[in-house]
Parts: sequence; structure tokens; C-alpha cells
Amino acid sequence: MYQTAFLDLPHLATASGSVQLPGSKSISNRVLLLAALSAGTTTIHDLLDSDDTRVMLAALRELGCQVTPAQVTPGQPVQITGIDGALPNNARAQLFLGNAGTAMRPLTAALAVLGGHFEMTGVPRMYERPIGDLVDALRQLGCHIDYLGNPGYPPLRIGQPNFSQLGDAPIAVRGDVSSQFLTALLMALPLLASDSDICIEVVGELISKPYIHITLELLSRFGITVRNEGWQRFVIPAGSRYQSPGDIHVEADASSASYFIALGAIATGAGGQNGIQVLGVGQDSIQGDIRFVEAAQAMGAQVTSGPNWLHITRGAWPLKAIDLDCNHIPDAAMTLASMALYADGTTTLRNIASWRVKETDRIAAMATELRKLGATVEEGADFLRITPPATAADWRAASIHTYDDHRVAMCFSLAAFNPAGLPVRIEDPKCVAKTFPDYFEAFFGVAQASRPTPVICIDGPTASGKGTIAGLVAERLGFALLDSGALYRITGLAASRAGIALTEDNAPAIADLIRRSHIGFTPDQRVLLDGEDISLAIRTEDASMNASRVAAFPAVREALLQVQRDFRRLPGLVGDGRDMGTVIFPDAPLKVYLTATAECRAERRYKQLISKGLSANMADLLADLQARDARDMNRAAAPLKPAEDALHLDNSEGTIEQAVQQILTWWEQRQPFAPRA
Ligand SMILES: Nc1ncnc2c1ncn2[C@@H]1O[C@H](COP(=O)(O)OP(=O)(O)O)[C@@H](O)[C@H]1O
Ligand SMILES: Nc1ccn([C@@H]2O[C@H](COP(=O)(O)OP(=O)(O)O)[C@@H](O)[C@H]2O)c(=O)n1
Repeated sequence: MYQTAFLDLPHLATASGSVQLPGSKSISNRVLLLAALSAGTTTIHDLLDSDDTRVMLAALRELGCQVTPAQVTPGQPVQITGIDGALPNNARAQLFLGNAGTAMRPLTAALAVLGGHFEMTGVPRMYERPIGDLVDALRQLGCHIDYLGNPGYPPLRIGQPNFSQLGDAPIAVRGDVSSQFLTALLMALPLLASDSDICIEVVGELISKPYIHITLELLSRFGITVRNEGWQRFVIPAGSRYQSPGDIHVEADASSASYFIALGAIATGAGGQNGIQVLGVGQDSIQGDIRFVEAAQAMGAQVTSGPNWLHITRGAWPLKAIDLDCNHIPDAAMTLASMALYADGTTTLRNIASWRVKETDRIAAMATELRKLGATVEEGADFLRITPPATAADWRAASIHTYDDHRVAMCFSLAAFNPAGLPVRIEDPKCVAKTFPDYFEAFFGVAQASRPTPVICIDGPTASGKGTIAGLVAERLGFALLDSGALYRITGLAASRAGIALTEDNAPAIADLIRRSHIGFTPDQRVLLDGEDISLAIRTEDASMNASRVAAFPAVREALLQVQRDFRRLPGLVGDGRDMGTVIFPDAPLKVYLTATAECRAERRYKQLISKGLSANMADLLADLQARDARDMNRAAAPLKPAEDALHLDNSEGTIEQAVQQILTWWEQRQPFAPRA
């Protein structure tokens, strides 16, 4: 996830490939419970691995269900052998359910009906989340539930039920607080419906009907066909029995899919590749937002689908403007507003009044931000009318405000395909965490920039502060980081360990050795050589000298050339070294030559080594540093020198933060966005 203040999307040209969307949380936990209650073994594909599914799985194991493997492993299904509608007599368990409402409520209902001796506990926040309406409904039936803390809230104790008073009267449950109570009853009461129908009556207006729809659909896959009488009464027919469907796929969140469906409609692929494959949700999805596919098709998208996948390619281009009542797809319809930027006329999205009361006033937010890009937007109480910029010249480079609304951020990523070649800035990109923390990573994984991905080069002599400052600049911009010196350090270390003398004669052997080695950098910048963590070993002064020796060999530099260029990836890269701007990335839009006096550098290096627990001596350090400067500057292959278009930054006096700010200011001056207020 990008934690930066903003994220600059370079102008994008093409997109193709496949995106695996994470499984939906509410579907995952429903499927787990239904599989546990069923007869037979269920193989669950694409289960979400999250805190909430982990506590559910642990609880099911505690109740005696066989779960293999014990943990969710990416790409591997989970198998659950169910209890076939009954627990052993006097079953007993203490279940810790964290803060997972999707586990606490349905499990409470199911266990209260099954009977036994159970304690349902969780984290303190769970004890502030009401469950009284569900407990009241279950007590009407004859279930035995006690509050162990505050009445109306978990923790709970569940005992043996007494159903002798259970008549034909409907069971009443409030529907206007949380639809999870109704979901919980709908999943528990089939256990009681062997001899006669069970009727649930909703008191108050039922909220979140799409979620009840999901529950009903999943129940039917597990053999229970509930009669839905106008969303006010639900009848579970006599003779209902949970039966495993064998295999079941957990769908991804259908609204998350909308951005990639739109992407497939907007972008063509590069080099013969075609289309976007969305894995995790298919057109037979049980989620209401899947009908976004029809709207995207009306605008021109070509969509094919199979079990849990969609494939989208560009059809009509420009896209076709539409006039649509969006009441059935309130969340996904926002994505249509971004698609409207690429349409052949004015698009009208109607019946979207609910947008006004979401994370932000989404009608106002979309209108404001679309206008920043150059679109003409008319905004009404419950509609949005969008006319794209008339020509490429009418597009504007915009810094998109995201209002702490994940969907605004995701929608506007699509503006980076504009015909004007402009980048797009997304402010506060971490707001996507609400539903899709790795959205931008997934987006960058399939999109390609129209020009070489931006690189900021920071070159300079040893201990001038390159590594420290490059790391901070990369962090602020969400860019990848290339510590090129580490590659020479690794090479020196690998050669020494292999017993190869670091002489010019041996350069081909050293180059060969490094080509065969497996070099890795972890996200927290630890350095791996053939799987071994050598982060500390390459930082000794010995390793520094060896690095500077092997770095003088053209064969070694040649071997490392492509390795370094391969670090270039969206949204950008900061490269730190000696020849980033002169040899490796000569086309970089910003090159900085960072210097500081030799004395200043020696002193900083001294402090740095001591703080890492490595031994150091000031006089030796100064001499070594000067020797290394001389070797780096005077060698024939890629000598250390400023690129002709480099900006010089003397880091002897100022603080680290001042140097970082100077580089960020230079970067900002190269961007087309208006200065931030
Ligand atoms: N402007 C500065 N003021 C104080 N210390 C600095 C400054 N710039 C860098 N340093 C410190 O100098 C040391 C060497 O910096 P480093 O980033 O390792 O240099 P390089 O990568 O150029 O060899 C680090 O401990 C760093 O924190
Ligand atoms: N792009 C680069 C980076 C490092 N190097 C060499 O690799 C050595 C170690 O690089 P480094 O950046 O880790 O060293 P320090 O600047 O931290 O001392 C340097 O002394 C250079 O000789 C290089 O030649 N080209």
C-alpha cells in the first residue's frame, strides 16, 4: 500500500494482463460457516486470508470441523468437512472471535440452535458492538444465551436450547439496525427446519438488501432454498438440510472489479497482448455490483466471462456516451464517471442521490475533480452529466483530491490514459485501504507508461549521503529504490567468498559469477545473496574497498547494467550510485550530483559505522575515502563525474531533510501540476 502524501501516475499508454482480486470478506465467512454446518467435504477456492477469516477458521476447528490445510495459503483451496447439522452431545468450547462481526453473529445463532456449552469472546471493541436484537430473536425460539458482560453485548455464554415451546408463529427480527442479524438467523434456522417450515419476519425497513441477497444465494448453493416474500418474510421450508456443493469459489468484491473492467475498455494492450483478465469474480456473481459489466458493455467494453473470471477488451472507441439509471449499482457507477472522460458525447448518470451521503458527497467530489481534468460537468441533486474535454489540448494535468474516499482515488487512476500525455496526481492514495489496500500495485502491475518510467538519479562520492537521501526521496514519492552500490558490494563479497582474487585478469570470472548468483532486495532493503541475508557483511570498510575494486572492471559493470535497468518500474525509481545519470539512466528527467567535503563525509561515515557496531578509525576512514574517490573518479569505465545535466547539491552544511526537500522541490518543478496550496 502507498502511504505517501500523493502518488503521481505517469501518463499511461497501454494495459494488459491479469489481476487477482482479493476474496470478499463477507462471502468468505458465510461460506466457511455453511461448509461447517453441511454434510460432506467442501473445497473452498480463493478464500480471503484476513484477521476475520482466521478467527472463523480457528473457531470451526475448535468445534471439531476438519480443516485442511490449517491456514489459508495463497493459490491453495481450503477443505472443510462439516458436522452435518449436529454437534456431539455436550459439545464445549471457548471461542475467541477477535473483532469479526461476520463470525460472532452467525456463529452465535448457529451454536445457540445446535446447543452445547460455549463462550463467545473477542477483543474489547467487540464488546461495544450490539448483539441484543439477535439474542432476543434466538431466545424467542427457546435458545439459552447469557450475557457475560453488559446486557446486549458480547461476551456471551450459550447453553442447551429448549425448543418445546416452538410453535408456528414467525420469528421476529429487527432489520433496520444491521442486516447481519437476519443473515445470522437465515443461516442458523435451517438446522431447525427438518419437520416444519420456519418463518422469519423482519420488523422495520430491511437495510442492506444486497447482503441478504448474497446470503440467500449462498444458502441455495448449500441446498437450502429460502422463500423471500417481499423482503419482509423469509420462509425456510420443512425438510431443509445443509449439503456441501463440493467445490465453491469465493468471489472477489464486485465493485473492486469495476476499475479493471473500465481499464480493459479504455486501454489497448502492448505488443500483441490484449485485454485485462480479472480473476476472482465472474458474470454469474451473486453481488449486485456485477451489473456494472452491462453498463461498461453499453459504453463499448467487450466482456467474456467464466467461473470467477472476466476478460475485458476495448470495443467501441471512443467509448459511447450513455444515459443510465444507476440505482442498482450505486458504488460501481462512480467508475462510469471516469469512463465518461473517454466517451463520444455527454454521459448522464441518474438516480445517484445516495452518493451524497457516502464517504463524502460523491456527486460534488466527482464533479469537482472531473472539472479539474478539463471535463464539463453538470451536477444535480441526484444526477451527474459529464462531457469530456473537447480535444486533447483541453485536458489539464490535475492533482486529484480524494476526500478520504477509496472510490474517488481508484476512479481517477483511469484518467492517466488521457490523450494529452499528462500525468495524474492522486492525493492521499492510502485511502484505498478501505477495500483494496494494494489497488495501485495491482494497477501498476498491468499498466505501462507511454514514456520511459521516471527516474531520479542521485550520484556522488562515498558518504555524501546518497543512500540516506535517495531512500527518503523514494519513500515520499512512493518510488522504487535502486542502491546500485550494494550490487558492487555484493559482487566484491561473492568473489572474495569464492576465492577469486579481485584482479583485472579475473574480471570475466567475477562477471560470470555474479550473472549466476541470485541477488534479492527485500521491501525493507535487506540484501540477499543466494537467499542469505548479507546486509551487514557488505557494509564493512573491507567490503567497501572490494566493491570499489570490482566496480572498476568493465566486464563487471556490463554484467550489472541490465540488472540495474530492470529496477525501473511504475510509478518511478530513485537510483543512487556513481553513474546513474551518466550511464545507466541517461534519459532520467532529474539528475542530482550530491557532494560534501571529505572531512565531513569521513566523520559521518565514522558515526554510521560505530552505530552499526562495526569498528572504525577516523584517520583510516579519511584515507580510504580519498583513495576510493580517486579510484571512482579516475577509472576508465563509468568514472564518477556529474552528468552534464545534473543539478549540484552540496550536503556539507544542511540537514538530511533539507537535502531531501531540495530534491523534492526540483522534482516538483518538473511536474505540470499547479503548486499545492
Ligand atoms: N546532511 C546530513 N547531515 C548529517 N548527516 C548526514 C547528512 N547526509 C547524510 N548524513 C549521514 O551520513 C552518513 C552517510 O550517508 P550515506 O547515505 O550512507 O552515504 P552514501 O550512500 O553517499 O555513501 C549516514 O549516516 C547519514 O545519516
Ligand atoms: N553506480 C555505482 C555505485 C557504486 N559503485 C562503486 O561501488 C562502491 C560502493 O558503493 P556504495 O554506494 O555502496 O558506497 P558508499 O558511497 O556508500 O561508500 C563505490 O565505492 C563505487 O566504487 C560504482 O562504481 N557505481
